Amino acid sequence: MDLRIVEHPLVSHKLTVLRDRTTDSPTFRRLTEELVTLLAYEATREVRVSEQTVQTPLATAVGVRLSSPRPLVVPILRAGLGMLEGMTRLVPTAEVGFLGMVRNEETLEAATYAERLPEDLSGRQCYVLDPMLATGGTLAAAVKFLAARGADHITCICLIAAPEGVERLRGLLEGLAVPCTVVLAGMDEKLNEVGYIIPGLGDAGDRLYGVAD
Ligand SMILES: O=P(O)(O)OC[C@H]1O[C@H](OP(=O)(O)OP(=O)(O)O)[C@H](O)[C@@H]1O
Ligand SMILES: O=c1cc[nH]c(=O)[nH]1
Ligand SMILES: [Mg+2]
Repeated sequence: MDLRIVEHPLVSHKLTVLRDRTTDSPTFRRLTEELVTLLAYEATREVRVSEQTVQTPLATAVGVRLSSPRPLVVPILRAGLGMLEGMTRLVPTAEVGFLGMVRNEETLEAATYAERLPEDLSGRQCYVLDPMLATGGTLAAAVKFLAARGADHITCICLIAAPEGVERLRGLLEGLAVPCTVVLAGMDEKLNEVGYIIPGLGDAGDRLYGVAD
C-alpha cells in the first residue's frame, strides 16, 4: 500500500477550518468538497489515458483523453457522500457506484448495509472516498470488496487518518494483488480509546449531515 500526504498551504488552511468545532454544516460541506478537489488532482496522477488526435482551428494536435472503461468513483456512505461533488467536479465523466458502510461503535467492526456497484470491475480504476481513516476497518473492507469484483487499481481519498489505522490497513491489505494507494490531507496523532481520531474533526457524518448542536 502506497501512502501520499498532500502538502499544500491551501489544503492545510481548509483542513484547519474544517476541524474547528464552530464551523457549521454548510461550511463543513463546502470545505470538504474543496479539499477533495485539491486531493483529487494528486490522487488521479495515474489515471489511465489514451492517445487522441484532435483538429484545432489551425492544425492537428496529438493529446490524450481518459481511457475506457471510465474511472469508477465509490463514496462510502454516509460521510463519503460529502466528497462526491468535489471529485466529480474534477472528473465529470467518471462513473459513480455506492457502498453503504457503518462502523459498530462498540466493536469498531465495519458492516456493509448497501451496495450499488457494477458486478464486473475487471480492468477498472476505482477511487474510494471516505473522509476518515480511523482503525482502517472500513477502508480495508471496501478495498477488498472492489478487488474481489475485479478492480485492478484502487486509490482511496481520505481527509485525515490515524497512524495506527494506516498501519492496520497496510497489514489487512498485505498480499492483495491489486495496487492500492491512500491519499490524505493530513496524518493526525492517534486514536482515542473509543476509536476516534485525535485531534481529528469529530464525527464527519454528523458534521456533514447530522445532528444539530
Ligand atoms: O476506520 P474505521 O475505524 O473503520 O472508521 C472510519 C469510518 O467511520 C466513519 O463512518 P461511520 O461508521 O461513522 O458512518 P457514517 O459515515 O454513516 O457516519 C467514517 O466515515 C469511516 O467510514
Ligand atoms: O474520528 C472519527 C473516527 C471515525 N469516524 C469519524 O467520523 N470520526
Ligand atoms: Mg459517523
